[in-house]
Amino acid sequence: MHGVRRLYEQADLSTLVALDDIELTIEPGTFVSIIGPSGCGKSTLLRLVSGQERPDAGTITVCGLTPREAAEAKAFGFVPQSPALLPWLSVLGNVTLPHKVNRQRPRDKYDRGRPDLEAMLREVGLGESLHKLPAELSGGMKQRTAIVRAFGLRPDVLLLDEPFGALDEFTREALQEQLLELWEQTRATVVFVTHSISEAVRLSDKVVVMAPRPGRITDVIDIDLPRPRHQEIITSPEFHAYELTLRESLRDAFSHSEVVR
Ligand SMILES: Nc1ncnc2c1ncn2[C@@H]1O[C@H](COP(=O)(O)OP(=O)(O)OP(=O)(O)O)[C@@H](O)[C@H]1O
Repeated sequence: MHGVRRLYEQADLSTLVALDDIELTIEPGTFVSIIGPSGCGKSTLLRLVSGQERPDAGTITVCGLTPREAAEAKAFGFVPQSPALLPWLSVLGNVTLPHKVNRQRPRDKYDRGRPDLEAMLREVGLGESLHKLPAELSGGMKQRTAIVRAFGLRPDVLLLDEPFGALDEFTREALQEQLLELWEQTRATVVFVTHSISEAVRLSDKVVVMAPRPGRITDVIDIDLPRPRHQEIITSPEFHAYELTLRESLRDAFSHSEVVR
């Protein structure tokens, strides 16, 4: 992303600078988290990257394509905060549906062999629940289903907008572990929005810190911890040091935010 700016007109006809002068390069196959106060433009950034919205200035390139071209080429997977599962389909039905739809597209990359979706569901602990309907699942189980559905499509870029925000701490930690295992198998490029400092440190190669009004990047922190990162890592001194660094950076992001209209 180069010099990216996004403006929104507000109800009182003033202009809100949702994103200003965003410079960001994400290396293919890396895991990047975005963290910052509410309203700093995290979701807006995801919408621009995925081509759902266009920037008012600047350029965005995804795997050498414009975001719209990348979306056309089905480069993206998306996991929202609350998983949008079809209520009349089972866990397995929800995960396999996109593949059935994509069978209509002969030149589609998904025709080059389908991943073993049942095995992926078993891997994240849904082996007993393959035929359950979404209404019969806990929040964590729904989110596991949504994550397998997204990874199963083998996206080049997986965008996750605070997917674990509504979950309790222990479920969250279990899902972080499963997300990392799936990611290490597929090595998609991941952009992960979170409000959690420890989650950002545990998961990421790089954490992008943002501040609001105007929405902007205030810091980029490389997390140089060994992988695989199992649960025990969160008690290590190195992990705590990164948490402290990120906390300080976020404190700055909050204190420097200003109202610009
Ligand atoms: N369609 C829109 N029209 C007008 N304003 C918008 C629109 N979408 C977002 N905004 C504003 O742009 C700013 C950035 O919003 P965005 O949702 O990207 O922030 P965020 O960092 O994802 O917030 P949160 O952490 O609360 O989800 C906010 O002030 C929001 O009110």
